[in-house]
Amino acid sequence: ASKKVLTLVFVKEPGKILLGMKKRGFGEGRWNGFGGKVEKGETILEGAKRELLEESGITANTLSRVGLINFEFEKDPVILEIHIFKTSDYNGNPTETEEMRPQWYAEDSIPFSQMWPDDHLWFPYMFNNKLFEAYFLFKGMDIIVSHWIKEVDNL
Ligand SMILES: CN1CCN(c2cc(NC3CC3)nc(N)n2)CC1
Repeated sequence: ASKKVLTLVFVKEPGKILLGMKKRGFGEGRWNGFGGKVEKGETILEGAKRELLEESGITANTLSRVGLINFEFEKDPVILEIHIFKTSDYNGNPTETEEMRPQWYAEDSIPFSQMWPDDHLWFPYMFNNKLFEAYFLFKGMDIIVSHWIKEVDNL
C-alpha cells in the first residue's frame, strides 16, 4: 500500500465553524474544511496554511493540531493520511474560490448529511479539544465498513 499525505483546516469563532462547499474534484458537493496535498519542499503545516489561503482567502497566523486520520478504501492500495488542524488566529475574510464556497455554521447545526460520513464521528473530539487518532475503512465513498477513534496525548 502507498500513503498520500493530505491536510484539512477548520477556521473557528466562538460557537461557529467555517465550512466550504467543495465545487469540484474529490469531495465535490460536500461541506468540509479546507485542505489538499502537501507539496515537495513544504512541511505539512506549511501545506495546510497554503491550502487554506488558496481555498478560502484566509491566512492562518497559528494552526493547532486537531487529529490524524488514516483512510483506506476497499480494493484501493492508496491510504489517505489526513492531518487535521484548526485556527482562530487568522487574517482575511472568507472568500469564494474556484474550489470552495465558504459559509459559517453554528456548531450545533453542522450539515453532516451533506458532508463525508466520517465527520459526525470525529467532530465531537474537535469541539471538545480532544486530540485524536482515527482509522476508517470505506467501501466506495459513502459506506464506512469499520473504524476506530482514540484520544491521544500527542500526535
Ligand atoms: C484534501 N482533502 C481533505 C478533506 N478530505 C476528507 C476526507 C474524508 N473522508 C475520507 C473518505 C474520504 N473526510 C473529510 N472530512 N475530509 C479529503 C482530502
